[in-house]
Amino acid sequence: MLVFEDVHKSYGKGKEKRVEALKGIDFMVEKGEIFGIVGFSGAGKSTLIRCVNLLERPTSGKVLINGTDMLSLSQKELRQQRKKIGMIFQQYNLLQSKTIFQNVAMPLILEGRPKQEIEKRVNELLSFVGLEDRADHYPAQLSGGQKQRVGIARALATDPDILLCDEATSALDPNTTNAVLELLRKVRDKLGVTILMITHEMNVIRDICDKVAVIENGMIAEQGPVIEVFTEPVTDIAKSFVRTVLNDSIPPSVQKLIDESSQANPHGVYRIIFKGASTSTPLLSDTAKRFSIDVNVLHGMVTELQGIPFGNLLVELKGDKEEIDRAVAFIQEKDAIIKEVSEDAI
Ligand SMILES: Nc1ncnc2c1ncn2[C@@H]1O[C@H](COP(=O)(O)OP(=O)(O)OP(=O)(O)O)[C@@H](O)[C@H]1O
Repeated sequence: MLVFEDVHKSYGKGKEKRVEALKGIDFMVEKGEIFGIVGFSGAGKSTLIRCVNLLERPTSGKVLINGTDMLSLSQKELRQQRKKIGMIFQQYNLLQSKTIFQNVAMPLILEGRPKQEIEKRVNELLSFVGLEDRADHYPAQLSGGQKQRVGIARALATDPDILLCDEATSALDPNTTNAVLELLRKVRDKLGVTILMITHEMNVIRDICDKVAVIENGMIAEQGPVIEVFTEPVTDIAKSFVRTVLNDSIPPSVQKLIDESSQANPHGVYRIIFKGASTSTPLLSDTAKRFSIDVNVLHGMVTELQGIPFGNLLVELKGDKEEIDRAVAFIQEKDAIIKEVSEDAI
């Protein structure tokens, strides 16, 4: 388990030079969880992830790993702890003059492990990441996705409890990103490794993370299970990140209808957000049958988040105001979110 308690980090000294990169960060990552931290450039993501293994030392606060306070460790103890924390990077950080085998073997060589043990372990790792046939190649002979696989194999060499991913897929195309995310999921599922990732890409959060924290200006603006933050983002920054992947903008044709219907009937157009069980029930047809209203689906999509069905629909409800109000209450009872559409409906 990884815990940050009120972590601050400042760079530079003196009023003018001092930059407060982290301003009191609190979060907890449970064992076996994939936790994502998303934020724009300069928000403090790199600083935060580097504070986990003390590549950056927090100015104050606590970093606890399985109950151990990282800031209280001696240099020797810290070296031991760091073996339990693997890290992968956006630019892979492979040694260009070494083969793939030698790159993956490096952490074990530095630990002075016996040659035979290293050979066995590296072959296992290369097979785990699907690169057993590339052992004798050099990094320059591999694609970006393959290089990141090597990075993952190397990070796993010392059998870590935690894997830190620093923008691990930001340099990759969408297909390669998916393959690398799939591999990271396998690292969690098969090896039980806890994963902390920082990214500026909300699709990465959607596709792989269990929980997310949105960081802005050195502070966590919002955090929670991915399904909750995606379905009910509270802060403007979380809303803007969610919008980058769940396009809930209203198409012009529907906007025209909203404008027209809001003059004639102020209770006309609604956004319904379904999640979990409410998607599997025929909620809209039930509503139309129970109440004397017409339900007209205008726009939307149904997808899956973390294996949980999720829908975001714009619907027009036509009928008496009282009947519409009752239908809205009925939909709310069914564990769906329904809001009248204004400019900002999510
Ligand atoms: N070594 C440093 N010395 C001084 N200021 C720094 C240092 N590293 C980061 N900063 C500052 O701290 C703030 C947070 O930077 P950080 O790199 O952690 O953000 P980030 O979210 O990772 O951004 P990016 O995605 O662009 O890397 C920024 O204002 C940055 O300029």
